[in-house]
Amino acid sequence: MTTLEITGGRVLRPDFSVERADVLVDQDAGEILDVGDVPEGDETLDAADCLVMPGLVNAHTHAAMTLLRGYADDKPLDAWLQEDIWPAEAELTAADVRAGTELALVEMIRGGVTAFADMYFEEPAVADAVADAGVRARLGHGVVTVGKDDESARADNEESLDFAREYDGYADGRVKTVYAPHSLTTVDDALLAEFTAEARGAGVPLHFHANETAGEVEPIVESEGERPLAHADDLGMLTEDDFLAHGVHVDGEEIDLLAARGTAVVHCPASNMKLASGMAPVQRLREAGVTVALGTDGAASNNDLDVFDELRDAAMLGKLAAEDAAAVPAEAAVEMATAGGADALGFDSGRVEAGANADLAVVDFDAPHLTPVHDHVSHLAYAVRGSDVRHTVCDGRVLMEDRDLVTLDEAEIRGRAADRAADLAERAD
Ligand SMILES: N[C@@H](CCSC[C@H]1O[C@@H](n2cnc3c(=O)[nH]cnc32)[C@H](O)[C@@H]1O)C(=O)O
Ligand SMILES: [Zn+2]
Repeated sequence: MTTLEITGGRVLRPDFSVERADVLVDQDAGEILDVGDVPEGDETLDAADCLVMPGLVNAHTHAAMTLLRGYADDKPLDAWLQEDIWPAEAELTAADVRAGTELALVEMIRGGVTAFADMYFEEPAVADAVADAGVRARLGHGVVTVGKDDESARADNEESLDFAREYDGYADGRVKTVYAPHSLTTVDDALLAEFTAEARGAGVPLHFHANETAGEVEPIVESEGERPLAHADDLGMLTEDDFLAHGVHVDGEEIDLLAARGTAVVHCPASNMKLASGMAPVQRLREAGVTVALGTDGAASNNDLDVFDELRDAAMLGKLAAEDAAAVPAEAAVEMATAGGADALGFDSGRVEAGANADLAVVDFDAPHLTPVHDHVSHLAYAVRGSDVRHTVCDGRVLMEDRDLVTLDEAEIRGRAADRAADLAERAD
């Protein structure tokens, strides 16, 4: 057994207390062995002036959309997708997706993210990027059937399920998969029911967009005579292994339904603000007992993948939505970005405790914007930025040490992504 000792810092515990402690990691098993006064490790990471916390979880993104960062801004969801994003995406190749995903991974590892959920095209290329980078991920091929004939609509669904079956457990088990129908309005109902049933038979969970905009809720209420999540439930789409992105426009009954089914909601506050989609009732969801995670959504609607930014937005927007400054307090925001995300994605991560996955972010508090420290958790919620992360560890392996990436060649990846993005924009023009 090879061990890693993270030494000289403070540790954020699962109960949100902060104590002086070291962390010992079993690098072979990828697990936390001990927290506190631990035996000496084979290797050490210095954590003086730092806080060791669970690695952050970006529970809803389209990683390769980094290539479309700043490509089209200042439009509502429908127009943005149809006029700008989908035409550009029609030109995407597997090599583009690989390049864009690698750029996303550079950004996420720099910001202490150790796990993410992706829904996009060319997912085998995403899985390979994840394998090389060393992070953990829940991946799914996104299905859209609007505008497609029956045969290609079916083929898109099949591709999603085939990918999920084939890649579950990939990258030494760090990759898990989902069936990923884009949303209730962009995938044909009959196919949705059929493939959801097939996914259940194969033990594959679901990840989809739901109740993101008011404009997406109305047509479902009109055609089905019930709210979108009641309809999703009829289609068998809500179980405790599933997670849906957004959940902005949900009513009280839908919140209760989510709580009863155990389906998690991935809140994406920056995307919801930027596309003016609305304010998710995060405080009410949490009070009802729904697992709430956080996602950046794609870099084209955010426009970065900094989960610290996201958790601050979640706290701020949650207060505004509830018209209550006590809503979504600091602890809740940090919890959603760590344990909430890990629970939504089904990873035994998100908590610094013995036996859990050794997925960790070490945050450097030696900075002017983090001085003084009255309360570490307050800083995590309201003052820390992704660039304050000093070391990132996933599955017991050091992915970033002293702000140097270990597994990825940042200069090469940035150059390649910029070239491919320029080329893509030209083709889409
Ligand atoms: N195979 C599908 C691909 C769907 S991937 C998931 C899709 O979600 C899109 N997307 C990104 N952000 C959002 C959002 O906030 N709401 C809805 N869709 C989004 C993204 O651009 C991508 O087209 C196809 O044939 O079109
Ligand atoms: Zn999305």
